[in-house]
Amino acid sequence: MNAGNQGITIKRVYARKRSRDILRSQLTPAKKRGGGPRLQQCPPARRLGSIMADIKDAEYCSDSEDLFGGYDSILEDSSFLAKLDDAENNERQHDVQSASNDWKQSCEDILTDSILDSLGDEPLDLPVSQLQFQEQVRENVKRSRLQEGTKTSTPFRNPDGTEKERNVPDTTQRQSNVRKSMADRVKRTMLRNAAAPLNVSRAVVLKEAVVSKEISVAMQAMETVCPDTPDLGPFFGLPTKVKDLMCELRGIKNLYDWQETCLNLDCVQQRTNLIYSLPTSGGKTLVAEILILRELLCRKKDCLFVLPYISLVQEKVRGLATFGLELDFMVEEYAGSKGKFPPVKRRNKSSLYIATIEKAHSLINSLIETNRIGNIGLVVVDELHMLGDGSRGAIIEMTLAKILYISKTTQIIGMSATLGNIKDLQTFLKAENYTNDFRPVQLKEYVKLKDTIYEVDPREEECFRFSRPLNFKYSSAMQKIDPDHVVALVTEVIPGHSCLVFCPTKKNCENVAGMICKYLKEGFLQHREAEKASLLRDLMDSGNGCMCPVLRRTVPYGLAYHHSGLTNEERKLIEEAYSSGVLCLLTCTSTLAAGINLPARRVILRSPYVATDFLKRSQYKQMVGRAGRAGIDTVGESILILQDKDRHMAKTLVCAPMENCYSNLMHDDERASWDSSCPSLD
Ligand SMILES: Nc1ncnc2c1ncn2[C@@H]1O[C@H](COP(=O)(O)OP(=O)(O)OP(=O)(O)O)[C@@H](O)[C@H]1O
Repeated sequence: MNAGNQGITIKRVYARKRSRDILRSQLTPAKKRGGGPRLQQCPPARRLGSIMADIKDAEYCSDSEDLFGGYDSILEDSSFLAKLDDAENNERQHDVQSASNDWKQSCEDILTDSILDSLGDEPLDLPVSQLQFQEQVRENVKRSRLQEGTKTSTPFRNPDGTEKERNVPDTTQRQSNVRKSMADRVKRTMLRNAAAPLNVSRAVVLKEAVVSKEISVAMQAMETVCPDTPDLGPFFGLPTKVKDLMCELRGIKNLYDWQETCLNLDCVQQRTNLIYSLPTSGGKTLVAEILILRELLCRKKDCLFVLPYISLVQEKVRGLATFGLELDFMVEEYAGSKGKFPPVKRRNKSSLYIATIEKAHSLINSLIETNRIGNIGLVVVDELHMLGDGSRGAIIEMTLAKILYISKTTQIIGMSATLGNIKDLQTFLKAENYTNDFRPVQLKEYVKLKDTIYEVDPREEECFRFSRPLNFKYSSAMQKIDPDHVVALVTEVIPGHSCLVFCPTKKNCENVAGMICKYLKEGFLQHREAEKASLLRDLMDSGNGCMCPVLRRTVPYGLAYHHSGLTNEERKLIEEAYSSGVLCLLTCTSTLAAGINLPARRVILRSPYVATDFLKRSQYKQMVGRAGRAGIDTVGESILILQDKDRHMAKTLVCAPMENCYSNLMHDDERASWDSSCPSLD
């Protein structure tokens, strides 16, 4: 790393998000627009949390930064890490100096926390998903009471369990009483808590008793664990309810053989560190989730799950929220503006923090500062190969190094589909390794050169084996507009199957989507017409009556683009529509390559570039890995569109071994690895 003195700069991200009218651009949240605050303007004593919030802004990134390479140029700045340290030191000094001035505020803070603490797991601190669920439960209770004629009062439970009546304001009145005082909050919380038990049936109580019994058996088993008894309980040391939930919510009835083997490894049983590596879609996440649940439920420890992007964190929070509700642990989101430092102390529940790389670092810092790092029993890092990824990699490395150094009881698990030098990483993390080639759905890789499709075959001298000529009839005008035959390639699969087209830039995503629908037949308009109309209405609503003209044109044909210029709401609507088959094609940037579970029978790489940089092997693997997802597709194929000039480099891209990842912290030499010559953290 260069130890330059230059100020921290933010490489501005894709200044023109996309053409929208003025009203719309005013409505777009500031963080989604180009002109965010510059980090160099921060006062020196600014809190670390707010610095990390700025880093979060940089998570909305330009194409070249979407997934790979210099994702965040704040972090590319070589003096950034030193500045973080300075900021932390300054913050400590600032805290001391301002302690007396801030006593009043502090008292209020302490009061707030103490009130919340005394309430146990205060519902207002619950993640949104759980709040929504509770809101729904309360609504049901209220509705059933209204039906029973109790329209002006709400029954409460006395300590002896009998009900008493208490007048509460009606809904409209309550809405008009804006939530202002702490007293109101406490009252509301008590109202909710009082109402909640009414909804619990005897069957649910019994079920919960069975779960807690199973957990306590599993906990006992954990304590007496020995390598000869690898299976600790009904479901890898977890209650059968977890198995039922996996089946109910995910459709997973049995684990793959490799998953069982991995969960039964000695190092897993003995909670030492582990790196495991399998191809994309191999089912890695499920293993991590089982280990997380074991830590939360059986060891009653908190867990941290680190994922590279906000969208992935949100997807994971959604996916695990029901597990949290059913199994009684907290799922806490640390991404974008979400997340509290240090996290709220939970009296009776363990917490699963799901965090982006930057938020995970701040979280660990705050836990170290408050002497609570020992509460973290397990840290899981998805996409571990990102350790070698410039300054974001440096942040993962710092986070893990701190945990390794300070909390010997915290287990670290890293997973990746694209790790080259696993041995070096093992040295760094003092970890065991498990590797397997399993992929539940076969993936066939092709390249397209001129009008011929070749299959990728590393055994061939040229790496490519002739497969078939591409079938298309283009007019000369169309040939000019679509010289790479993207329309011909996508119409081989859509609308019956789904297709992802990775494009080098955001602008290109929008152009390609527009270009494809220009040449689609009218018949495409009729496919799931009503649902597409409803999607258009939802998109319009999400933009307060305004809508991106490109989406307006492409959605009726079942097409949309997907890049970081979309608002959260738009992204969610488009992802859902694509998952359910209402949309059959997404043109996207590399953001979509990192693990989001969207179906694609065919993945097309519009070119072997991200912006102007030639793809790395790991990038290529992540992109093509979106094709043929387990449980969604039965086969998958990828087609890389090549120009003659790129043919030679493409051979390395598709056939070479995976790149190594190197430390970004240890030496000035950029290619420093974690070999045995590295200083030990012991
Ligand atoms: N044992 C299983 N049986 C059936 N489906 C499974 C099983 N394990 C995982 N899956 C499903 O396979 C799909 C891919 O799994 P998962 O996301 O865990 O893979 P991954 O290896 O983490 O992929 P990536 O590296 O692309 O993120 C998911 O839909 C998941 O629900």
